[in-house]
Amino acid sequence: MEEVKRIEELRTLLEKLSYEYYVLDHPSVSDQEYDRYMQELIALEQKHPECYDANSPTQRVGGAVLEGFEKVEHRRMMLSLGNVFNYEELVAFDERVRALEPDVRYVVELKIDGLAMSLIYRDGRFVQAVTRGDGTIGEDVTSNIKTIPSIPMRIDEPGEVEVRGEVYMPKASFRRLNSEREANGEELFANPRNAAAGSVRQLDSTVCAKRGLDAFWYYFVNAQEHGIHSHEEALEELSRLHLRVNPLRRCCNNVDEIWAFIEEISARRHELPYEIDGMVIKVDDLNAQTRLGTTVKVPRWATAYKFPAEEVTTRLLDIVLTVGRTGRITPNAVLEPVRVAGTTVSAAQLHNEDMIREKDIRIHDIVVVRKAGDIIPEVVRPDIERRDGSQQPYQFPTTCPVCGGHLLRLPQEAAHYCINQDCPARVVESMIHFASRDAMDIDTLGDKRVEQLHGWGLLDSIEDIYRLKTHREELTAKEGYQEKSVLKLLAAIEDSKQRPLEDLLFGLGIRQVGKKAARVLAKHFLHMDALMAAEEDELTAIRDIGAITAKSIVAFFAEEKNRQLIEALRQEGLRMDSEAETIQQSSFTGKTVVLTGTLSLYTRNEAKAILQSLGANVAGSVSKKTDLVIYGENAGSKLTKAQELGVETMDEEAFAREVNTHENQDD
Ligand SMILES: NC(=O)c1ccc[n+]([C@@H]2O[C@H](COP(=O)([O-])OP(=O)(O)OC[C@H]3O[C@@H](n4cnc5c(N)ncnc54)[C@H](O)[C@@H]3O)[C@@H](O)[C@H]2O)c1
Ligand SMILES: [Zn+2]
Repeated sequence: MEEVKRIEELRTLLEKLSYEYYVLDHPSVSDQEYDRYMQELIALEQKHPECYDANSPTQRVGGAVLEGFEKVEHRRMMLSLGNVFNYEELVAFDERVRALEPDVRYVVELKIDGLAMSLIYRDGRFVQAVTRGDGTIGEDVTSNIKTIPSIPMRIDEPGEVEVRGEVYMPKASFRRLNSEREANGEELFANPRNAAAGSVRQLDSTVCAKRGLDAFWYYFVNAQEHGIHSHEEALEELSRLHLRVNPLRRCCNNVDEIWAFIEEISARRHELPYEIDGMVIKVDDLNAQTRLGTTVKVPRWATAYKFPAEEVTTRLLDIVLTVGRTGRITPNAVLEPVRVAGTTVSAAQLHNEDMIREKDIRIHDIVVVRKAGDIIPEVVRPDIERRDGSQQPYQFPTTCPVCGGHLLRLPQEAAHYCINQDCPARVVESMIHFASRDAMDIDTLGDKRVEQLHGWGLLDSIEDIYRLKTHREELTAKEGYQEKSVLKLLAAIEDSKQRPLEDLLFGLGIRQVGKKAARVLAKHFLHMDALMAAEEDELTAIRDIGAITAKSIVAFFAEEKNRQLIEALRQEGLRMDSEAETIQQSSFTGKTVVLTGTLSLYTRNEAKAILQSLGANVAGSVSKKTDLVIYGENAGSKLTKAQELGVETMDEEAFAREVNTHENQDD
């Protein structure tokens, strides 16, 4: 039967989409599209009760428990919410409630688009924060949640208090985060919800702390134990306890009052500093809530009204390509300006060639536009009916719009790249990145300046920045450059020479090496030379450095041009070591060492750490580049190979003696 097959299909599809959304924080379809599939499945399952399955997405609270966090069982399940999508469905919800509770009163709240969180306080002290997870078991994210400044660590209420609410990323934080990620060549978050979820799941809470998260609390779980009888009263109590409660809410006695409030908020939602994806309607009386009860997945005493996606149409005037620092090409739609979700939009990202082809987007099409996560404009689809014959299928250009060089699309990658290392667009972008705040922080060398100086032929590469001082007179003669500002610029450039290795590494714009990886690498290797000598296996052995990053680093330093750049910077007097504790000079400094056999005095990791602190690089395999092999019991082929290659060897005892002499020097 067709419908039974469709049920299976939808279950598989929704499973996949949930995984992308909850686990990867990287949805591939919009929430509305997801909701449509879910509604379709619900309807089909109702028609075919014989297909009931307790594991169907309709029967389970979406979400997953991730590795890396302590698992915590919720004492009371954290449920999802049922949905209504229009006035009629809202009326039906109200009728179901009224059948049991004729005199019902509701509290209507904003549905914040973040992730649900449970907080536990015991005798006035904050003790734990747990995600919803699969509703039964969540993840303990206490240390991350503590970084949200508005959450009180102490409250004025004895006993146990469990509150639930939504942790979210304000629109402003989201914009800032994505523009930073763009500058770092990192993948962007699709919307604030996914960005918030991704932040809360960072294993390193200093990352979460920088993400600018906030929270609203909307549910006092054990309110009745604290002598509270209604939801509104509970919210007032949470406010009194200094928990942040959204003041935008309303008590309503019937559907028309609810609808009026929904319309009011719909009209203003784009002015709010945070994203909402709907409204939540809750029965106020807590006893009535208990009487109404829950299904396996959602409470019967509440529902969510979901806003429809705002879609508008406009004309696609052109598709233009921009070239990033890594040479990555981004196609952008030039649109006839149109108002959507609160702002005027005249451009939208088109991501890549596949996306344009799959949607068959053509220049001159009338296209449907909306904002992804209500922030980032995107082209949804062309309106094929409205084609007038002037539209041709879009051919992705084969040459770079800036340098005319060949564009390359790597197998398995959706993006095109301009592979011309000297492409002016790439050169300019990489200098801008190098000078930017998170990198070398040359504050008077912003993007406009770099472009201007490049235009005058004074900046053609990163090392040219440090040669600007030889053009001082020429600069002073230029319009808009007074003696004073030139001096200031040159002083800032000189200053930047003292930036530590981590900033320099980030500034070099090695693919995959963002701010964090740069810090990890600098801390591990302490010196540029040690990093440059590192092999792939040594890099992947470092926590937080994956295989792709390792490959990219090795490839970067293998390139002659990049080695020359480092050399030139060294000649100019740039600092090449890390801010971290400097390496102790020793007989191991600068040597590539391999450990083999069973060590008895140290564990492998201890020996490795000691060697690194003494300035050695520890590698996994023996080659001509190996300087020393340290061996323990039962050493095998690595030792033999070292002897064959004439590499120096040392047994563990000798190593320990050598280490001791260095330790004694310390005293
Ligand atoms: N795009 C995708 O691929 C994809 C995949 C899976 C899920 N989703 C989206 O995720 C949602 C399903 O997730 P869900 O199970 O969290 O359900 P939901 O978002 O529809 O509703 C439940 C959640 O609303 C939140 N909420 C916000 N404000 C609230 C308030 N004032 N009171 C009570 N709760 C409030 C809570 O976190 C609660 O868990 C759907 O909107 C769906 O579109 C999208
Ligand atoms: Zn180019």
